[in-house]
Amino acid sequence: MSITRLAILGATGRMGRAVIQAVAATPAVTLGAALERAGHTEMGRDAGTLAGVGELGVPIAADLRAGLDACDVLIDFTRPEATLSALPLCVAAGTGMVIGTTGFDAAQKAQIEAAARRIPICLSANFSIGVTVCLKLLEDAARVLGSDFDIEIVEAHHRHKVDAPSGTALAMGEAIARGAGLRLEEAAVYARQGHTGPRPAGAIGFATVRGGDVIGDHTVMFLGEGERVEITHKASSRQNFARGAVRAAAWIHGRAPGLYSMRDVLGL
Ligand SMILES: NC(=O)C1=CN([C@@H]2O[C@H](COP(=O)(O)OP(=O)(O)OC[C@H]3O[C@@H](n4cnc5c(N)ncnc54)[C@H](OP(=O)(O)O)[C@@H]3O)[C@@H](O)[C@H]2O)C=CC1
Ligand SMILES: O=C(O)C1=N[C@H](C(=O)O)C[C@H](O)C1
Repeated sequence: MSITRLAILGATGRMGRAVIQAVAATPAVTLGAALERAGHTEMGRDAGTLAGVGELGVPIAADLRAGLDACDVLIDFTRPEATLSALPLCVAAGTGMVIGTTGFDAAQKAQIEAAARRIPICLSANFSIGVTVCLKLLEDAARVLGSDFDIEIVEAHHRHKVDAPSGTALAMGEAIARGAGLRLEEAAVYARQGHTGPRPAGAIGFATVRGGDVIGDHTVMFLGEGERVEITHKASSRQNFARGAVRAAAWIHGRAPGLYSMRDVLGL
């Protein structure tokens, strides 16, 4: 069994720490580097100690180029600007990426797609197995129910989350649009206020809740005449996302350049 050496960008964040814990619990991978931006308050501290899994001998560092030399795959859970500045360095080093960051706009996604022509990149707004299965279920449900049922997506997250709707809600919207034969750009309704008029046919509505320590809840409602189907996923631990990201990293190690998703990793 070959060992995959991982670097984590955003190592001290909520997901960075969860990924370090998942790495420590996974025999097939090892931590090569733990990265943060220069001047970070935790610079130099041991990444394992910081994540509560005991000393790993990997200090929090700022030199991404040196970090890439010490790893096979970079796992990124940061913000879009940080992901985009890591892209050219990963391309230059020929290092694959697992991107969990959300909140990219269309131009930023195009930059990721361009980099994926040179290196393997696994991009997923949600690395949990449960959500990945839900995406498949939603696409299938929308194919059958899409024209007769109104579709609404409701998501809730903790008070620290900075992007809305969540990347997962948008991925669910994309899966539903694909299944229903719609274009999300045309069907999405992101806000309602005042005299909205009746609901347009074929709309996909989004609603966002922010507060407390909610890790990530998503419900899709298919609302018909006299019946309603709801598909819900609730995360109760960030380990689901972290284990999935580590699994994706081991999966893309040595793979051909391309843009992959967690659905590819799970063969869905
Ligand atoms: N795909 C998935 O399964 C999941 C995706 N996410 C996504 O992952 C991302 C991170 O979430 P979370 O861990 O909760 O966020 P945190 O805010 O806890 O962590 C973000 C980390 O990224 C660093 N960072 C932020 N901006 C920059 C920058 N410009 N350059 C370098 N480093 C930067 C932060 O450092 P600093 O402290 O200096 O700001 C911090 O260490 C979000 O986009 C979130 O939506 C979250 C959970 C699951
Ligand atoms: O910011 C978070 O916390 C999460 N973000 C991801 C998203 O935007 O979908 C995934 C998960 O729901 C947690």
